Amino acid sequence: MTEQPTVGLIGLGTMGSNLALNIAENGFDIAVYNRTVARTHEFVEEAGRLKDKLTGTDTLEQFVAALKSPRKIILMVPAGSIVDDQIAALRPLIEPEDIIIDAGNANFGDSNRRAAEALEQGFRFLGIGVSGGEEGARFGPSIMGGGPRKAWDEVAPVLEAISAKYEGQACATWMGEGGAGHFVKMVHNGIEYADMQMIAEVYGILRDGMNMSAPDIANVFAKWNEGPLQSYLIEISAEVAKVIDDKAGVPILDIILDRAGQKGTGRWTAIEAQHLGTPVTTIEAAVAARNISARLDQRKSGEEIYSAAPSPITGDAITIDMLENALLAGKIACYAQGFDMLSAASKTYEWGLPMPDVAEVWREGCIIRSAMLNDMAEALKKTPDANLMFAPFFVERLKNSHGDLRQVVSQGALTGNSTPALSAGLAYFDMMRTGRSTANMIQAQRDFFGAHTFERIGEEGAHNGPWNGTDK
Ligand SMILES: NC(=O)C1=CN([C@@H]2O[C@H](COP(=O)(O)OP(=O)(O)OC[C@H]3O[C@@H](n4cnc5c(N)ncnc54)[C@H](OP(=O)(O)O)[C@@H]3O)[C@@H](O)[C@H]2O)C=CC1
Ligand SMILES: O=C(CO)[C@H](O)[C@H](O)COP(=O)(O)O
Repeated sequence: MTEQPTVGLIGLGTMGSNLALNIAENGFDIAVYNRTVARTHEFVEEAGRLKDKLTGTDTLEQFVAALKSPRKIILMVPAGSIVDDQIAALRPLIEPEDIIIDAGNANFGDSNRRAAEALEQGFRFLGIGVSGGEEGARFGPSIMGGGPRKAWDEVAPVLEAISAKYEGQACATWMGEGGAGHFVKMVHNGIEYADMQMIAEVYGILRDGMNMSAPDIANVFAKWNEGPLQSYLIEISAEVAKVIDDKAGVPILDIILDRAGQKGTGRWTAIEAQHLGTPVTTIEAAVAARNISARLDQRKSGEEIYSAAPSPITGDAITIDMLENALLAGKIACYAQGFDMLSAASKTYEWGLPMPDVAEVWREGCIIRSAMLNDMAEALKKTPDANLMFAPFFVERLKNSHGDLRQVVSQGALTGNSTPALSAGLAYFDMMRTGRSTANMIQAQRDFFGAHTFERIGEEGAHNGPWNGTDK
């Protein structure tokens, strides 16, 4: 029997429709509303056995009236001004105890602002990051919550029920006040960009450097997915590499245009990392690689002038096992950067982010889920704010793999098979184990042209050099 629901969802697109079905599947009655009314009717009609749990509504007024207070209203619409417009339209209709939950990929700054506005205007607001794509939304996403703890606790029974489970533990966690949940989701996506880029780089070496066909590459990825690289992204890379296009009769990868799209969360991560002063060089390289991929005409002109960059890698300069190890080392560097950024943001924004919980919430449901995340959670439980590259488990892994990363990056450079994210990971690893860096030269230059001062080794205070004949 249908009860008057307290949960409602606006935006029956890819994510919203699947999330609504997931909520209904878990026993919650739910009211739904969509801008295009025909979509609402179609959605409810097609819900089959879950139809009785759904209340389709044609107007926002009907939608709000269909819900019992305290209402839990989930927005699953594109990020940005659309979310503000939707909140503005709901505001006159809702009551102070009601909770508006933005579950899209919002910028965390917007979520901070909306949380503050909600307080001023007398309603409650949560910003939650949801990851897992279409399938995750339907069968169990990873959920990263942000906003008032009490509001989260009221919504948690629904979110925990619909979330992915890792060994029975719900992948739905409150990360902190304001935009904390969306910040964690943003870094998740930044890592997603770097993880995908590093896999694409290895794919490039297999394809162009080692002349392997897509189905053979699929077999390599499938095998790796049984080892320490086990992850959703490696799994789907194997899946896509083995598919043959019906129309062309060749591997579908070979007819997909090499121009990557992006909605912006990777770029936000890179920009925010710069604000925080945290190095996320693998993520920056991945964002730049997508931007370069978009310059198709320029790349073609470059190829005409200089000839194509990728050339075969001779002999056994690189083996499949080396590539596996290189990806492992690059991945550790990438995650070390991502968690370092979260740690810095936690301090700057005074969120108190639960670092091990972040790793735990990513173990299932989300796009970057992987076997390694459980090991990261264990390492972060011991030293939540330490660089993951220095945790004993990963020290062992890196000691056994960084040599292969170096070999792959150097052979890639020598043969024109570019590896920007893997190279960035290697440089980060090397710089983070260099006690005496070259920044002394930067300091001398800064002091020379701008009297910016420098520190002397073993001495307190700021000093100037005797540049231009004067000891300033
Ligand atoms: N797709 C994915 O894998 C993931 C997406 N997300 C995020 O989830 C959110 C939704 O994405 P997704 O489901 O893929 O998007 P879709 O494009 O599939 O759906 C968008 C939904 O928003 C509605 N909508 C669009 N514009 C407006 C508007 N101006 N006013 C009111 N409603 C509007 C659409 O209604 P209508 O039918 O009328 O067009 C539709 O219901 C985004 O923030 C996205 O970044 C998060 C994780 C994964
Ligand atoms: O949030 C997601 C998964 O966690 C989405 O898949 C993400 O929007 C994809 O980003 P982009 O379009 O920029 O590649």
